[in-house]
Amino acid sequence: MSDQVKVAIAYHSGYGHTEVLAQAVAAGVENAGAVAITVSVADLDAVNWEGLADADAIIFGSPTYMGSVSGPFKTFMDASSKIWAEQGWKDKLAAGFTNSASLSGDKLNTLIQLSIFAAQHGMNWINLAVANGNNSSQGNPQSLNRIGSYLGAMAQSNADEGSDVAPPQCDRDTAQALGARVAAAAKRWKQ
Ligand SMILES: Cc1cc2nc3c(=O)[nH]c(=O)nc-3n(C[C@H](O)[C@H](O)[C@H](O)COP(=O)(O)O)c2cc1C
Repeated sequence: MSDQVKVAIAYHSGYGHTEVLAQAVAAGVENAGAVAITVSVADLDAVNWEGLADADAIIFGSPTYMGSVSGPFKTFMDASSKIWAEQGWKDKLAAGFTNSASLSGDKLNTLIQLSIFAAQHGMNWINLAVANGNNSSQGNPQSLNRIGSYLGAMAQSNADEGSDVAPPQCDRDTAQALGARVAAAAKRWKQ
């Protein structure tokens, strides 16, 4: 087995906003000295299942659609039941991120879904652990973790803006922090 720590990012993005976050998570992983493998789950036939099997950690990312993970991401979750049956992802680390148009938009439900999904697979959930810099009169809406999420990384993309500008930089930086945290945890976990 290679000593190199590998972190996969399994994501769906209908219109590109969540994909930008997946790339930010990957940058965080790489900055922390691990190998990032981004895996789009939009087309089940094209999913890099070997890359997921080989990873020390998998970070799941989905836009929030109708208050939950997107349809294609749920299709991926259901397809992973074959792996679940053999507990193929057991003892890997897991984490999650989501993005939606509203500040809340019921994104917490998506992260809860992702964490339960990871638990069903016997994975160990890593939280965000970035202090909320936007919860007082001294706060800053451009701060890291401006939405104040602890379970995973949340981002907000204005519905009338493309992925070139939305989500804003602070949300991309928050996603990057999640990638770095998971990579660091995976290094410790692998020892
Ligand atoms: C079918 C559908 C359902 C949506 N439901 C929600 C929702 O429940 N809450 C919310 O805040 N935004 C919702 N949105 C907005 C998306 O979450 C938002 O546009 C997001 O940036 C899309 O990410 P993507 O470009 O990666 O697909 C919805 C969008 C679509 C297309």
